[in-house]
Amino acid sequence: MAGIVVPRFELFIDGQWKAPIHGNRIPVIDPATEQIVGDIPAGTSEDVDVAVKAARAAFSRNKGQDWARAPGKVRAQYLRAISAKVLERKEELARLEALDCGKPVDEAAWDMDDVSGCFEYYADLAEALDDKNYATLEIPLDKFKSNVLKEPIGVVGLITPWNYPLLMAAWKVAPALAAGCTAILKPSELASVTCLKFASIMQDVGLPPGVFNVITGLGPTAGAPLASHPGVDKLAFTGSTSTGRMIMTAAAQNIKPISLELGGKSPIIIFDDVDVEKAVEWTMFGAFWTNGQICSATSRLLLQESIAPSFLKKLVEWTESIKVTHPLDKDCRLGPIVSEAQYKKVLKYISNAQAEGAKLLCGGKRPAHLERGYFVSATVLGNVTPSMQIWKEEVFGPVLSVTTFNTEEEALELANDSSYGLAGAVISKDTERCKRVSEALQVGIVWINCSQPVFVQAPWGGTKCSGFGRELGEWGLENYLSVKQVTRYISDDAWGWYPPPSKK
Ligand SMILES: NC(=O)C1=CN([C@@H]2O[C@H](COP(=O)(O)OP(=O)(O)OC[C@H]3O[C@@H](n4cnc5c(N)ncnc54)[C@H](O)[C@@H]3O)[C@@H](O)[C@H]2O)C=CC1
Ligand SMILES: N=C(N)NCCCC(=O)O
Ligand code: NA
Repeated sequence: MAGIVVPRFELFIDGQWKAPIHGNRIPVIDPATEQIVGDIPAGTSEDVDVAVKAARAAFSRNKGQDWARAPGKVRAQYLRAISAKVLERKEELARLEALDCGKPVDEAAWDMDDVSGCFEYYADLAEALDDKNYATLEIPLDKFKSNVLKEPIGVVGLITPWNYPLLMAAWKVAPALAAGCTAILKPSELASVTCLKFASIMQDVGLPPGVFNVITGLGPTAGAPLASHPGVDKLAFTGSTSTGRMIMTAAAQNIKPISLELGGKSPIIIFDDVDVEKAVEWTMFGAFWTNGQICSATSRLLLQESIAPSFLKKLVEWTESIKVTHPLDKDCRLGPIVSEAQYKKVLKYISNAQAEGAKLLCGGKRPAHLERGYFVSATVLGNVTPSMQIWKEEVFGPVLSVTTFNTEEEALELANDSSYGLAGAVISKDTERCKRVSEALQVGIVWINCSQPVFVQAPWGGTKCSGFGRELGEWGLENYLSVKQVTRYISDDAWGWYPPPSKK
């Protein structure tokens, strides 16, 4: 793509750029053109080991005074500087992100605002930590005093996906650094460029060496050694359920805490009292934003029977008008799938669905005006039944499956009949009904009269096979803090449990 060059980076370890010990690199592919546009270093277990040592040294350097035990106020200054630099480089970061993962550049620019906002938010929380620490507990014996100390958990391993490459990293890095942890980030091999670029921001703001490290590389050869490294005190992961299972298994060997944000197959329930135009647009946004590659995508549409025909007509008409182009083109609203493998997987899901009896209402293939690239037009599949693969499994592409219901009870039963439990949306003018539905959905995130907007203040995470633990908000910070009680005996009296030995 004219005007954008992917910079060449090495691994970022201990505040320096280091070539991977084995010297290998992984190509960066522009999914819109299928061309190689750069490469990233392929780290391995040896590099992970060096990074973990650097992070450990940074954690305890100068008895922790430089970072882990520094006042939250001090760490907040770095976080604010990072936030400002991200904004300053927003355009370049957004363009690199769009090129690398295929999301429309306007969406990538939005992500960069969110990245910046996330660092700003956790800067506030880092400052607030100073006052909250040593909170005194109410205890029933006045001979004792008990306080709660919150300490950084230690060295953390952060493994992230390709759909929001820098944002998913920010959701982990910002609270980890706010807490006083030191971190090793392993971004997805399918989109690592902005995370490497981000490391240069860490250098520019003068972050103490070793506090933040980036090891790029493949899952099995760079991610797995990080997940199983005994020198890592906590793991945070966003990605597929199957990889999440492997990470949990690795963490179990070392008894390390983890947070897992995994896949989803989230429902959007639309009742017959809605304003159809508005409901159709939220339905599209919930399924096609970020090319449909969102863990929380509301990719199962449950439509109340009475409005189904008119709703679907509008939905298909509008969906067919979505602008599909190179993600760096102006006003692009749907870009390519991230990689060839994912592209093939998405097409396979669509053909399987048709073979099982689903009806292709629109999309289903690369649009005619594009000769190459991993593009799949926004796809709507009607006549989907709960036993079909397309209703049960996460596609991770712009594919919406539709079914209908008659009663609220029926809608909830269909919505909750899933192995996943990340998010759900309900659209209706009846506020009481929306409240009932939000309470009945077995998920971690509910949207009422919208789908997908995320606020850094609100907890993010799921139930069932969508994982556990919550990112963002104050919950996001707690992930990286360890809680210690300090209980003091403050009485002058002897304890007096054992009678003193009798003096002969
Ligand atoms: N919940 C979410 O946000 C995401 C869900 N997915 C789902 O996963 C499917 C496959 O995408 P992938 O890129 O293969 O996701 P993945 O779950 O394999 O990749 C996520 C991260 O885990 C790393 N990883 C892979 N194997 C690992 C291992 N054994 N140990 C440690 N780290 C490992 C990867 O390198 C990457 O950094 C998608 O089609 C989608 O259904 C993918 C990305 C994000
Ligand atoms: N930025 C927004 N709105 N959503 C991010 C969703 C992240 C995910 O797929 O895990
Ligand atoms: Na890429």
